[in-house]
Amino acid sequence: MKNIDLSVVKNTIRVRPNDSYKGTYGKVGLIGGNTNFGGAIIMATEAALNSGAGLITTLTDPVNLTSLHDHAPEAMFANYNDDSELEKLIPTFNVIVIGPGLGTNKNSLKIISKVFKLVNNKQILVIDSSAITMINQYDLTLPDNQIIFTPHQMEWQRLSGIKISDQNEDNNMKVVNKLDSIVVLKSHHTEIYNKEKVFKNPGGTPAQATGGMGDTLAGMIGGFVAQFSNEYNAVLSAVFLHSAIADELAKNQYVVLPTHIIQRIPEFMKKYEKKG
Ligand SMILES: NC(=O)C1=CN([C@@H]2O[C@H](COP(=O)(O)OP(=O)(O)OC[C@H]3O[C@@H](n4cnc5c(N)ncnc54)[C@H](OP(=O)(O)O)[C@@H]3O)[C@@H](O)[C@H]2O)[C@@H](O)CC1
Ligand SMILES: Nc1ncnc2c1ncn2[C@@H]1O[C@H](COP(=O)(O)OP(=O)(O)O)[C@@H](O)[C@H]1O
Ligand SMILES: [Mg+2]
Repeated sequence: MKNIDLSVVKNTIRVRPNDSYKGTYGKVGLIGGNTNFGGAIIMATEAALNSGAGLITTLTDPVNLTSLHDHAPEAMFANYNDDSELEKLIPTFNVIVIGPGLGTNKNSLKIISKVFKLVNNKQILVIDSSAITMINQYDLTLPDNQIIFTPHQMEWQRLSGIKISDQNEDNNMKVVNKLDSIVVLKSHHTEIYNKEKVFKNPGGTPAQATGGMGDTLAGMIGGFVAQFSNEYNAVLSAVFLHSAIADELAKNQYVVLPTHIIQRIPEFMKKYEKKG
């Protein structure tokens, strides 16, 4: 398995054309954050914003509104319990990130089922955390979209049926082929699969082992695929930068929090943008 090549990252993050505006950089909807896990969708939102997505709407429980706007006034808000809001907004997004902090109860099921009904096949779906768990738990039918799954090892066990101890390249690839999707299998050295290939992330540090780290990655992936045209390379670049920032911070910090990473995304994107 090859490591992510830095040249892919440098060729993916392009210099922004002068003649552009917010619409050029994608409309992203992020769905999650129940009454217990508001932080997850707020971190995902901030990560997508700092990755450069042009317009962001966060669909979450209303209890999170004040905190969301305190952290990310750039993001718009919608109540994910309001069906008419979902019907109006879901078709307007280029990219939908669903799962961070969504939970797995009956209300979470109602929301994910509604979203899966409303999406159209031009939209890219990033499916993370609780949303992955619910696909297995409630035997949900996946919509016919370009899907990027971002499971940790237990979520991958739930989705793929492969026990953590049996998760190797051959076994994983068989399921990726059936899913016909991109799978970001998160671990110390995260692996990124599609039907044709798999790359390993060379970076990453145990200083990153804090709740919310994956929620942040899901938001970054949403922001990157909204802007950069080759989805697989955009995912590789987001995964690479997420841990490159952590590795840099870990030189001087015992722990690296998701919010620390989020603040450094624009600076690192500038460092790796395509020159010339
Ligand atoms: N601030 C917030 O709002 C936050 C909100 N969050 C939200 O919480 C929701 C639930 O997500 P979740 O990941 O915490 O729970 P779940 O899916 O049950 O997985 C945990 C189980 O799997 C096992 N396990 C085995 N291997 C593992 C591995 N490599 N990585 C991880 N786990 C591994 C593990 O074993 P254990 O550690 O107990 O031995 C345990 O039994 C989701 O919506 C998420 O977005 C969180 O992001 C935190 C911050
Ligand atoms: N020891 C480690 N080395 C490198 N990366 C790690 C380590 N522990 C956790 N991470 C990273 O942190 C993230 C954890 O994701 P996840 O379990 O979904 O977190 P959460 O759901 O709490 O946001 C992944 O990106 C993973 O690669
Ligand atoms: Mg997670």
